[in-house]
Amino acid sequence: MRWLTAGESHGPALVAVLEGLPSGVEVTSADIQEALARRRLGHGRGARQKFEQDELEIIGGLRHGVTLGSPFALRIGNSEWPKWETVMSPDPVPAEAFAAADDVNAPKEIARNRPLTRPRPGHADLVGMQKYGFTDARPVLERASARETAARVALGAVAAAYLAQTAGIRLVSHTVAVGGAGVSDDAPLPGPGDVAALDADPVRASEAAGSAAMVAEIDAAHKSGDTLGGVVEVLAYGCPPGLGSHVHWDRRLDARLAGALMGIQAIKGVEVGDGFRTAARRGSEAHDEIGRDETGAIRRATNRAGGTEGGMSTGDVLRVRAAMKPISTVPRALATVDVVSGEPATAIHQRSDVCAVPAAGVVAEAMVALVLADAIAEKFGGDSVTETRRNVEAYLAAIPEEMR
Ligand SMILES: Cc1cc2nc3c(=O)[nH]c(=O)nc-3n(C[C@H](O)[C@H](O)[C@H](O)COP(=O)(O)O)c2cc1C
Ligand SMILES: C=C(O[C@@H]1CC(C(=O)O)=C[C@@H](OP(=O)(O)O)[C@H]1O)C(=O)O
Repeated sequence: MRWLTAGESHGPALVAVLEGLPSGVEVTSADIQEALARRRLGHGRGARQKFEQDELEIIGGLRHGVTLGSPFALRIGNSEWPKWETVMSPDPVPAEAFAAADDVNAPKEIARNRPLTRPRPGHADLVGMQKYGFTDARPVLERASARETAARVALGAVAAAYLAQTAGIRLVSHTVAVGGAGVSDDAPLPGPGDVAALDADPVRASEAAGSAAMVAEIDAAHKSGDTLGGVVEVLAYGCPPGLGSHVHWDRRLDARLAGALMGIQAIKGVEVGDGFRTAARRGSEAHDEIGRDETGAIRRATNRAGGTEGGMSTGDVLRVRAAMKPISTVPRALATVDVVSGEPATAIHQRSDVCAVPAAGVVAEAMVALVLADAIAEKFGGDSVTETRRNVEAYLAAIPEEMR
């Protein structure tokens, strides 16, 4: 499977294409809209989430709620586009539109046409200007913005439907920590039945006390003009053993998951299973011993590895975490330099999220869905859901019963 996204944050729309889906996946616009709505959740998000709408249109690959086997293509229109038609116009615009923006008293709609010459620390602005040859950060920040994650979440919803219908895989994402607050280490893992409750929680946490502490942390950061990052976890239930492979580095499932999670804006660390915590343990406390359960089946007694060994899914719950840095646009503006005047300056701040960790969990879930969908398609093939499902069942049936 292959997927691509395009579109700028304040452009007319985002577009996304997913190629390699079989026919027969049942999915509707409503399923994708629901996923897009989940990405807007979370205490601490900024004003833009309230006034901007994700206008979904499915362009190809789906007929009467069932995929056709052709590339799945969609468009997410930006309801705010009329305000940005000049500054983001694909075609040249008259020079007067920009000259009027030089007036320090220009109204907001005209002022937004000004070049952005003060790169914001923690964003792609400065290095993007150096690399692509701009003295205006606009062409860089428009694509670097995490607005693009809407396109990935939309494709992730299609991938999740494919996973559920071919292999019975179910995904869950939740927030583990925001700043210094979080759920307790021994909190039980949320399951597929907990998704509605997680989405109803202000930070998408599984534990009331941890949730309240994270909300308080966000409120305190907001009050002091600051921002926060945190940690999210994605769980996949029902993975068959053997997705990915030990035979080559780029076929390892853990490597593919890590790359996909690190590809989310602001993600700076990834853990598979107990990850960094395992590094501090002795081997006798780090690995998952193998024995027989009460039915005689061969099982691991624990799941510290997080559902992969040797770069392959083990059949246990897949568990990955991603660490997000604090939002880069800090209201208590950070120092920068105006690249045109050469003078010290403070970075522009109009508005921004205080914390987008709960939303990042939904994005991480979409990326895990896409990686697993690719791994299922690679292992089981199939041009229709029926064929893929038959291949999954035949593979599982061929594993000796006690090892299944
Ligand atoms: C869901 C989500 C929402 C985000 N919202 C904002 C935001 O409102 N303001 C901001 O400055 N950064 C926001 N970011 C983070 C920036 O896009 C990111 O820090 C920036 O691209 C630089 O990070 P990088 O060095 O990892 O690319 C958000 C990230 C995600 C995943
Ligand atoms: C629009 C979205 O997120 C945006 C991601 C983002 C950034 O810098 O990454 C900055 C903010 O946009 P702006 O700078 O225009 O206020 C967020 O609102 C979205 O997630 O839909």
